[in-house]
Amino acid sequence: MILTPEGLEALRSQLIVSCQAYPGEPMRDPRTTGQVAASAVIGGAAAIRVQGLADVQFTRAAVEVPVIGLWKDGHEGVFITPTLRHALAVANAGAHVVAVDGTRRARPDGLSLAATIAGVHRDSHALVMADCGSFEDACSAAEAGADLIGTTLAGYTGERPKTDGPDLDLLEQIAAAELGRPLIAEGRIHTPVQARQALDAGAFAVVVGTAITHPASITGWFKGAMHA
Ligand SMILES: CC(=O)N[C@H](C=O)[C@@H](O)[C@H](O)[C@H](O)COP(=O)(O)O
Repeated sequence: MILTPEGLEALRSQLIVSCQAYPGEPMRDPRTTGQVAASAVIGGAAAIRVQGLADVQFTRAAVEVPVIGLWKDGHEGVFITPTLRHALAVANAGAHVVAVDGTRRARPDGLSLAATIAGVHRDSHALVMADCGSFEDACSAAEAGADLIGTTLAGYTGERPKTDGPDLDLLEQIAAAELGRPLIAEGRIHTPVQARQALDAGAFAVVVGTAITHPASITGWFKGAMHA
């Protein structure tokens, strides 16, 4: 299945579940990622977002829904699918959509975001999601040819405060600009009510990660509330 920009319409108002385990964690195993992804699809996830080439491959085999893939390299600066090489590797692993750093920061390979997106479109069938950290990022990512605009990096690049929940103000601002690309709300959506609020703020679809697929964090939330 090749996902086209028109095909994205199937994701309108839907829930996308991000399944990620971090280096050194017990669940850091592509088979586990695939199983968690398949469980999320049973619950109604319309697409899955996963990190790492093996996780993309295992998840493609485990679910029928579109897979958004990324490759995190490092954890500072531009680290979400930072170069065209990373992006094409994610596409070749089978991702329908490649999520890349969509900020205005310099990229390690010296390519612009526009050149990176053009390279993915030229050499693969994948669409590109730009993970943005601000309104300005979103505008320039749309200009650069991104197929989807995400608020993934809001609160992580210094341009926006790290809100407790989703950055609803940013979502409203980007939605009002009518950039003509699906706007994906992502980042710190921890409750069903917040997911609904993200849609109401103008999001086309909503990504939830930690609150569904990261038991260590969720356990910590309960424990913290009990001992506050
Ligand atoms: C900033 C960054 O590195 N975000 C990553 C992007 O893929 C993931 O660590 C997040 O879990 C994902 O964005 C979903 O967000 P949340 O887990 O808050 O629902």
